[in-house]
Formats: sequence, C-alpha cells, structure tokens
Amino acid sequence: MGTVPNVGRERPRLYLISPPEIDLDTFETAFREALAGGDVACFQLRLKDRPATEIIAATKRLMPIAEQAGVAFLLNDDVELARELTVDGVHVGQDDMPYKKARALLGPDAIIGVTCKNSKHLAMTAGEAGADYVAFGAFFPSTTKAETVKADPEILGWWSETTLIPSVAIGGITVENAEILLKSGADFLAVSSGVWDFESGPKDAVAAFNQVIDKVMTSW
Ligand SMILES: Cc1ncc(COP(=O)(O)OP(=O)(O)O)c(N)n1
Ligand SMILES: Cc1nc(C(=O)O)sc1CCOP(=O)(O)O
Ligand SMILES: [Mg+2]
Repeated sequence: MGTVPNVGRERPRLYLISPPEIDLDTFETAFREALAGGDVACFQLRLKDRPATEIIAATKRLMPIAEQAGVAFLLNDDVELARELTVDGVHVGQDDMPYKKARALLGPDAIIGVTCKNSKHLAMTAGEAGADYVAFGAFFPSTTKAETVKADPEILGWWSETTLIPSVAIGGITVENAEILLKSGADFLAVSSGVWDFESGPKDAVAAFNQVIDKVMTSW
C-alpha cells in the first residue's frame, strides 16, 4: 500500500487538482505560487481527455517542482501512463481501471485513491481492497466537473469513525465552505477552482485554506 501523507487523523491537508486544461507555461507559474502558499500534501494532474503527449510534457515539467516541495504527484485516470512516468500515484474513478488491476500494475508503494461519490458501500469495498484513500463528493456544485453526485458531509463523519483510511472531500470546495467538511472529519480537501480561480491568486488561496484548517484544528 502506498503512503498517503496523512494517515491517522492528523491535521487535515490540501490536495490540489489541476484545471482540466492548462497552458503549461502559465500553469507552471501558478503551480509554483500555490506551493509557496503553505502546506500541500498532494497534486493530481487531471488534464481531462487531453492527449498523452500533453500529459507527459506536463508531468515532466511539474513533477520535479512537486518533488522539491515534498508534494506527492498523482495522475488522474491513466494507470499505464502513471507507471510509465513513475509518478507517486493515481486516482481512479468507478468507470476507470479497477483498483485491484491498478495496484497490480503499479505495485505496493504507489498511492492509489478511489472515487466513492456518496456511497458507504463503494468506500467499504475500496478500503477493504487496499485503497490508500477514498474520495467522497461532490459536496458543493462544481464548475470544474459538470456531472457529479451530491454528497452529504455526514459520510465523512461515518467514515472517520469506521476506519483510519484517509478520506478526501471533493467538489466545489472553497475557503468559505470548507469548514463544515473539516468539522465532519475530512482528512484532505481536494480543490481545483477554489485555488486556481481564487481572486488574489493561488498562493493566497493555499494560505487561506491552511488558515481555515488551523482555525478548525484549534477549535477542537
Ligand atoms: C481526489 C479525487 N476525487 C474524485 C475524483 C473524480 O474521479 P472520477 O470519478 O474518475 O472522475 P474524473 O476526475 O476522472 O472526471 C478525482 N479525480 N480526484
Ligand atoms: C474532479 C472532480 N471529481 C468530483 C467528484 O465529485 O467526484 S468533483 C470534481 C471537480 C473538483 O474541482 P472543483 O474543486 O473545481 O469543484
Ligand atoms: Mg476518472
């Protein structure tokens, strides 16, 4: 099993998701800014339905930056490419390669996360199979992904009482609405537009998310 850098209900952490399409030069700058803003655990390159050549070029440029900052680098969907590029891990959804096949291809050290929508059954299945994290969402309407299932924050609380496997909350998360997910038990906040479209830039966004995390942690 790979090591997601937040096992054991420690301080919740940020998990950045790339925009679905990027201009690599512009995004490299935004990425560096975001990582300068404060604690980030993971970055998922999610160039949705983009050609492999683009994903390879982006990985080659961005992965060393993530590595330098101590941020795990995951690919979305494409397990074969993840293996070829020796990234830290991959995120698979219910319509992607099944978890067990992904694990067989990537080996025991890769981080593999699984989309579980709002389903306790999917989460139990993924957790029992060995997933490093389960992702619940969408908690809020997302401008990044049109078709989502509405998730209830209650599932985060249920999961944190059921198991130590980390949960990732996703979908329309912003600095303004993150608190309820943290209070409900999310181990990670997976955020795309809430960081890249933040009014004063991605550095301020990451700093602001970390302030919300600190506020919730100190109020416990
Ligand atoms: C952390 C995280 N959680 C959920 C998803 C969604 O994955 P999936 O359902 O496969 O949808 P796509 O992202 O592939 O459109 C995710 N990518 N990351
Ligand atoms: C990639 C993704 N998956 C979701 C799910 O519900 O499974 S929501 C989502 C989009 C995340 O981007 P934003 O933070 O901009 O909403
Ligand atoms: Mg997918």
